[in-house]
Formats: sequence, structure tokens, C-alpha cells
Amino acid sequence: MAEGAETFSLREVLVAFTACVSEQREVRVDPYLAGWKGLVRFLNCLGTIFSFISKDAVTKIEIIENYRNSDQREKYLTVQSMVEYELANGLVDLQKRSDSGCRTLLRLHRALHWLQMFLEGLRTGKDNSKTSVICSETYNASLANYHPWIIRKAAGVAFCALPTRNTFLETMNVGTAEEAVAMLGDALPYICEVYKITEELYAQHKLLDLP
Ligand SMILES: CCCCCCCCCCCCC/C=C/[C@@H](O)[C@H](COP(=O)(O)O)NC(=O)CCCCCCCCCCCCCCC
Repeated sequence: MAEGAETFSLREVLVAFTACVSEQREVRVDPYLAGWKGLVRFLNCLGTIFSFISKDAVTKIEIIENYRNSDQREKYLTVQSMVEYELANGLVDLQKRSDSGCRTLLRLHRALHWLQMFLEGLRTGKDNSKTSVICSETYNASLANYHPWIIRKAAGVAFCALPTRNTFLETMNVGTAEEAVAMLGDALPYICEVYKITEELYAQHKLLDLP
């Protein structure tokens, strides 16, 4: 386990996702990115074998953060206002890869689906289950569908480095494994809600297949 893991609790990270949804059921970009940044920090604690994954996530987080720090920052306050602004101004390329906020956030959104499934697998798994198995099964059922063979292969190799479920739960620094499971049960509905709202918004604007 890399240095730093012992001082870092996943509770605050998952709490960031509880602050994402506004009263108008909009998804706030800042806590969304804060949640992802915390997850990346956690991933870095798991070892350098995961760096290629965290680097990609960081690149995407920074693209959106740059919009939040630009003159147009107000347009990127929520996922809803971002979609509206980018579509109205022709900033979303439907044909080829671009750095639009919409396509960038879509990559994180798809990863959030994996996270939701992975955390649920972790929560409901048996004491002696293998995190690597939970991780690869949920990855294959979600995110892998969007990744080329080489990335899937590299991800599969990295997953083998994951500790057992109980050690993994303890690494989260939330307390005992039972307390970590309880915290996951509390946090998951919020993550699911963020995912659901974003999914509906992207579907409504036919943005779910952005290249
Ligand atoms: C706990 C183990 C964590 C394993 C992470 C599982 C997810 C595996 C993702 C593999 C991504 C490999 C890197 C490259 C990806 C890109 O090709 C690909 C497409 O991008 P492009 O369209 O710009 O080309 N990018 C993506 O799909 C975005 C991936 C973002 C992944 C972020 C994953 C962060 C995981 C944080 C884990 C924390 C676990 C917490 C558990 C309590």
C-alpha cells in the first residue's frame, strides 16, 4: 500500500456526491469534480499500477475545471447549464472527438456507472470475496464496452493488484469493515441519483454516444 493511504478517508469523497444534486434536481459541477478528485487520490494510494487510470481521470477533471475557471464559468455551474450552453453555441462536436465539456463529462459519467456497480458489489460481497473479481465483473458489465482491447487488457492486469474485500474496506479509512459497508449504503443512493439525472439529461439531448 502506498504512503498516504492511512491518512485518507473515503467518507469525505463520497460525501461530495451527496452535495451534487440541487433542489431543482440539477447536478452541480464543483462537488462532482471534488468527488472525482478524491477518488483519484484514493486510487493513487492503491499503487502506481493504477496511474494510467488516474492520469486519464485527472486530464478529464482538468478540462472541465478549466471551463469552471474561464470567463464562461457561470455556464458550467451545473451539468444542465453546461449542456444548454454548449449545444446552443455549437460547441459539441457530434462527429469527432473534441474537448467539449459534454463529451468530457460523459467519460466520467460512464465511469460513475462502473463506480456505482463496484461499490454495490463491494457492499453486498462476502467477507472473503476478491475485490479484483468484483472490479473486473462490474468493469466488464459497464465501462469496458467503451474501451479498446488494449485498455481492457491493461485494466485487467491492474485489477489483479487489488487487495481482498476486507483489506480494501479498511483502506477506505472509514472504521471497521462493517462501518465502511454502512457508509457505502448511505452514500450509494446519492451517487445513483447523480448518475440517473445525468443519464436522463444526456438521453434527452441525444448526447450518450458523443465521440
Ligand atoms: C478500485 C480500482 C479502481 C479501478 C478503476 C476501474 C476503472 C477502469 C478504467 C480504465 C480506464 C483506463 C484509462 C483510459 C481511459 C480512456 O481511454 C477512456 C476514454 O477516454 P477518451 O474517450 O478521452 O479516449 N477514459 C475513460 O473511460 C474515463 C475513465 C475514468 C476512470 C476513473 C476511475 C477512477 C476510479 C476511482 C476508484 C476509486 C474506488 C473507490 C472505491 C471505494
